[in-house]
Amino acid sequence: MMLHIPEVLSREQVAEFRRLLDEADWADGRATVGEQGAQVKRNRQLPVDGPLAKQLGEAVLRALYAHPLFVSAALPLRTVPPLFNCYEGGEHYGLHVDGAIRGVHGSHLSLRTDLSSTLFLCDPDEYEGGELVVVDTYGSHEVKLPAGDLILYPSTSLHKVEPVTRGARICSFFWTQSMVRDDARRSMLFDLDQTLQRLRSRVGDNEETLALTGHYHNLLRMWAEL
Ligand SMILES: O=C(O)CCC(=O)C(=O)O
Ligand SMILES: [Fe+2]
Repeated sequence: MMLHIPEVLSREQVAEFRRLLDEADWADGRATVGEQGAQVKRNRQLPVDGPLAKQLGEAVLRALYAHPLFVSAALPLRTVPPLFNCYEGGEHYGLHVDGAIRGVHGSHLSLRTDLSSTLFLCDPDEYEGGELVVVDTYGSHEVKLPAGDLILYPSTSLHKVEPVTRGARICSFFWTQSMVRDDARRSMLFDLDQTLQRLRSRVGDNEETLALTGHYHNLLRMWAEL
């Protein structure tokens, strides 16, 4: 399931991020990628262990875990410290798949990449090109979102970033291990949760909504791995 999650960061937060990122020193993006990705990756990133990446990464995680739509859709167990990238002057990232396991920088922890996220920090009219293209069984999907919005997609998908031919595209990107590794099961839980919330806001709480809430939790109990 691919999901657009609006307003993970407010306009004020985005402006503050941009002010800090505009003064940042960017490094070659190939520092954090495997052999296959390195052949097609042409962009720049904030050094993972730098103070700015840590400060902004923590702010992204706080916003993310407080966002009900992200929590409902991702059922996150843990998320790597967010990274930040920049593409300009024709920079791009060719078709690739994200590695299945990622180490967490500065620790002995690793996680399984179930979900990939790109959080846009520029508005679409600030740059030309730079679409994130995600390929799945239903075809290929082009994504370019307002600053502050996030796209969540299964890490199993092939994807690429088109060349940026004008301006600069600045984003945060990261991977999440979900409590429910199977995309189909996670999508069903998300649909059930969202439908139930809409139903409760329409008819209030009753015997049936209580029973459905029970089914949601019992399915989650059956499928969650912690
Ligand atoms: O910049 C993006 O939107 C995605 C980056 C990406 O696919 C990656 O770093 O693996
Ligand atoms: Fe990727």
